[in-house]
Amino acid sequence: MLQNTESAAVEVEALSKTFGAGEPALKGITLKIAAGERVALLGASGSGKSTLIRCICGLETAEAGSVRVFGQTLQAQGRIGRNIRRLRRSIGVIFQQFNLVGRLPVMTNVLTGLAIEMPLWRSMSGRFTLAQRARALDALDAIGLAPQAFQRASTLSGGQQQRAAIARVLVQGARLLLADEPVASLDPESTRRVMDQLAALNRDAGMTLIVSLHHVALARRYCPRVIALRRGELVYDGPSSALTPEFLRELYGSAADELESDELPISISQIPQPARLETTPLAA
Ligand SMILES: Nc1ncnc2c1ncn2[C@@H]1O[C@H](COP(=O)(O)OP(=O)(O)OP(=O)(O)O)[C@@H](O)[C@H]1O
Repeated sequence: MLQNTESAAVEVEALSKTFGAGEPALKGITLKIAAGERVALLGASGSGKSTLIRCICGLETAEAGSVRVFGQTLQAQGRIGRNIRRLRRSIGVIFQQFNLVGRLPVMTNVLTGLAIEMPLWRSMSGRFTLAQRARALDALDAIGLAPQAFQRASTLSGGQQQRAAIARVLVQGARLLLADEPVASLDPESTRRVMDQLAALNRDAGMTLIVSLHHVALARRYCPRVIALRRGELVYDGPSSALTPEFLRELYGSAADELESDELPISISQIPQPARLETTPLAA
């Protein structure tokens, strides 16, 4: 468990968020995640996982509480911190819906991971250096997509698109990766590959990983620690191994079925080790 602020990748303190006049989406969430941890964010639909992730990367402001990333204030009491631009460079985000530009080549999509550290005009005009292109190609190679580098992103399968999104985070050189239901719309084989590659980013490149999932089976298999939400409240923070079906039922009642349904026939031993991934940020 975390001992001091220096080793914290993420510190969330009493974070509350309400959209309009509805029920609060987050109710006083407090948590700490150490650098290098691999954490699953678990919860039924509408429990607040996406809202928490969006608050941690600054896409959403909460009306109360604070978020610190690598010791710096990202937001506090509804205000985004002054260092947000610099902080965002260190945060990679992957969404369920890939967020690639379909008409652009895969390579160009991956290169946009560098846009955050370049002048807008240069990234918009596609003026990437040879070194940057080589780095993007390396990232695509590491995740097995080099042959598709010059295809339009829209021609890739869902799993391939998600892996291209992972390559983009690699090129960005992020230190914290937030993945918001990255496998929710993928078939079991693609789910395995994407989860393996996320795990490799954590294991080999030392990226802190927070991944929101619907399936407790995936959380157990890939993440030593689980943070579980229910209707905006943090109801569990501890080892994933402790999430037995009985305990889940205690936490979630009948909603446990949504999380427990184990329709992902995952056998890690059948899967080749993912390529070693590295994240050296590029000089622009
Ligand atoms: N932009 C928004 N405007 C209004 N309400 C929102 C908005 N985003 C989220 N909510 C509400 O906040 C609550 C939490 O939603 P959130 O998307 O964070 O949950 P989730 O656990 O990620 O759900 P899912 O697994 O279905 O994606 C829900 O009641 C949702 O309707």
